[in-house]
Amino acid sequence: MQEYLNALQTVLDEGVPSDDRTGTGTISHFGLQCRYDLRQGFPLVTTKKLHLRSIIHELLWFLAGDTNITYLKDNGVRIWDEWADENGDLGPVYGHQWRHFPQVKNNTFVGEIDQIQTLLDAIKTNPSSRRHIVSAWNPGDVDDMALPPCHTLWQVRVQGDTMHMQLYQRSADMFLGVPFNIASYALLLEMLAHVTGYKAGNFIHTMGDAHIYSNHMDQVATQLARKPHEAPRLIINRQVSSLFDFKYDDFTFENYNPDAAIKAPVAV
Ligand SMILES: Nc1nc(=O)c2c([nH]1)NC[C@@H]1CN(c3ccc(C(=O)N[C@@H](CCC(=O)O)C(=O)O)cc3)CN21
Ligand SMILES: O=c1ccn([C@H]2C[C@H](O)[C@@H](COP(=O)(O)O)O2)c(=O)[nH]1
Repeated sequence: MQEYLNALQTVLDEGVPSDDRTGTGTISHFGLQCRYDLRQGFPLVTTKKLHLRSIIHELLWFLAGDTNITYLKDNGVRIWDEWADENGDLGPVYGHQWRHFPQVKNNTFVGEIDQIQTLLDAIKTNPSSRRHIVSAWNPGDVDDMALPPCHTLWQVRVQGDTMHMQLYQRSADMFLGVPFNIASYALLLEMLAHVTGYKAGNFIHTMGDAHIYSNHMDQVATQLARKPHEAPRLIINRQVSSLFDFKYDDFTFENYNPDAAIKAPVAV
């Protein structure tokens, strides 16, 4: 995961001090891209221990179209707690837009678009398409979301027997959020490739505002002083035919030997 550590270093070296919504303050570098080749191993940060449980359950929760944190809480995942209302709702965030994107024609609501099913169908019928896109950014709904989507839009590209993916992330918390985001999208690419019969290739992570919060500086220094370990391998334990049938226990990360976790406060 040298690629991720290099990106952290770039933000440190080239970032400029910036105000931000949370009042914490950041150094921010606008426009950054990393490329992870999943054929070389699974891109889990090894210079601190990641809470894989949160990453896997959050992705299954997005794919289920869920936007209430009850499922996450029931599974010991707390990363969305600060943003939920008293009923556990986050508004029409990722899960809603991925599975139930409102379709409007002639200014009238005509139904919902299941962007994930549409993507799966299109990969089958028209693999070489350059239009395999899923968008979580819905301008009409942004005001009703607890947090407007950070991982905003992603594209899948099939080339030969290999499937690649690129994510555009508008805002990237380099220390806390980004290791989760890389793992989550790499896992999504592996799952998509598995159910459609392709090999998983590159995950390209394009970031808009890539920032380090002012209260993460010591943690970043600790992390950059560590040497990355060998990349783990993802094992999918059974043949799954529908993307929506994956369960938490279907995934094993072999050879994941990270350094100790590094605690950091999340900016709300
Ligand atoms: N400032 C900020 N950064 C984020 O990364 C972020 C948000 N806000 N808001 C929405 C989601 C929630 N995400 C989060 C929230 C918390 C952690 C976090 O505290 N991670 C710790 C422990 C995680 C755990 O126990 O599951 C870590 O060490 O990685 C990570 C991602 C990503 N997002
Ligand atoms: O998946 C995620 C979700 C959130 N973030 C970070 C990026 C920012 O630090 C905050 C969001 O604040 P905005 O003011 O809405 O940009 O959350 C992330 O890195 N990854």
